[in-house]
Amino acid sequence: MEPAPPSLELDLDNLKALKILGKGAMGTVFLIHNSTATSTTTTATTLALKVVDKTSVHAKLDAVRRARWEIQVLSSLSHPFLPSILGTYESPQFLAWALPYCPGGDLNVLRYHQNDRVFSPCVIRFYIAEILCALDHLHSMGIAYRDLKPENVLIQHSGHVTLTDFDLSRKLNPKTVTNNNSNNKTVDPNLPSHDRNLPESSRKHRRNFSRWIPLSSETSHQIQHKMNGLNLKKAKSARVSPVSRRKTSFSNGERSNSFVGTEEYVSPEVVRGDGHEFAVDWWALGILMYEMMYGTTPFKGKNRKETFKNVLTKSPEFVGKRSELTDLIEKLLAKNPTKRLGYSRGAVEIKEHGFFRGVNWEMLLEVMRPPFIPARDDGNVELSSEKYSNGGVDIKEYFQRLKTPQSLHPSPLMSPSPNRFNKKNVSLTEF
Ligand SMILES: Nc1ncnc2c1ncn2[C@@H]1O[C@H](COP(=O)(O)OP(=O)(O)OP(=O)(O)O)[C@@H](O)[C@H]1O
Repeated sequence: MEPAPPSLELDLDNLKALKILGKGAMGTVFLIHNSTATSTTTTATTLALKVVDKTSVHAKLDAVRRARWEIQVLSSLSHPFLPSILGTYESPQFLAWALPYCPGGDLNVLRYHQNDRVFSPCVIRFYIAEILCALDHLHSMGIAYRDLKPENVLIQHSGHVTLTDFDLSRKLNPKTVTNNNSNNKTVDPNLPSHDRNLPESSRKHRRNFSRWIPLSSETSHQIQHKMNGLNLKKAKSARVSPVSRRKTSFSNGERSNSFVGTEEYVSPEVVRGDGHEFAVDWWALGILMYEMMYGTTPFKGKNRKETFKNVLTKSPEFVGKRSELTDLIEKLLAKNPTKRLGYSRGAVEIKEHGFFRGVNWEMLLEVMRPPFIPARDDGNVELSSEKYSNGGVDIKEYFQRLKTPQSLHPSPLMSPSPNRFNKKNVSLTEF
């Protein structure tokens, strides 16, 4: 990956946060007002600034490594449905990077604004077509996203989507890139000799994903115990509980074992520890479509163990008339990744499905009109409000406060979710 140099000069001493956009396990995302002055003009832009405090307890676990990886991935992206990094900042205490601000919130928030909290098939087609293109682009770069869920799909000013949160993404070894033709498979000469004679699937298993959760032999208590010891990503919403396990041993500078994802979105092969490829993203796409259609994910159980059991054994239930939409979801939720739509030929195979009939893939941006457009003046309203007339709050002070006991109290920066959408575009229900 060739990182493109970010152009924006960031200096945390001179930046004021208008509010917190979100908090994750790794860092805090602030809304920033940035002005750049030339001799004749001053241009003001709103940015999302993700800041990781390298000295915090969380950061010490794994966050700095993840943050650097995220910056590396972001720096290599250039696609209308993926974010471009605008600038980075590093000091002994902080690592920060700026992205274009997405005023429309995420797909989960948007779904909660809908009547019945579900999207119509047309709206699903619009968003999934864009997400599919974004995933296609990532896969073409050899990157598996591995964290697709509504909370990570943000709505840009224009109403088009952008994916966020790349810290769980992973560069796949090209030979693990989907390739059905076993004759074409190459054997890595760097592999230990005992692995060279194994079938490809077993080698991947041994190298990357040793079995982690044998559901049949473990109690949920044992599983929970293991989870507690892992570097869990903190929940962003009630449902968001990504699981991340990376072995502490390294081989060739790479971590050699991983179990990642959000439990309701985790694919059977990841639960089994069988090794996984890009098809995990197609599985997650199927879960996302199901949730957009029914307002719930298909395999959610009473607890993590039951969810994983459902992922492995249960067929998704489709209420109502079957359609191209349900057919596509079913094909994406094939338990066997090699039978899953998208496994053999990637995104092309999915684009060819009847659900997308009539979609002009080359002209997606021009032809398809976004169903919901965030209110145009969202950022300006925030900027001009009295609360921020003193220029916002100091980010460094914010992190300092986090380290003191009163940080348990809600931050003054944490404002309730705004009504992000024009009334004419969205039917507003309380959420
Ligand atoms: N460009 C953006 N525009 C608007 N809001 C954003 C933007 N980027 C992130 N956010 C908000 O900040 C939240 C946290 O961002 P992000 O998921 O990147 O952080 P994280 O620390 O990696 O979280 P996680 O624990 O899931 O890894 C997002 O859910 C979203 O609400």
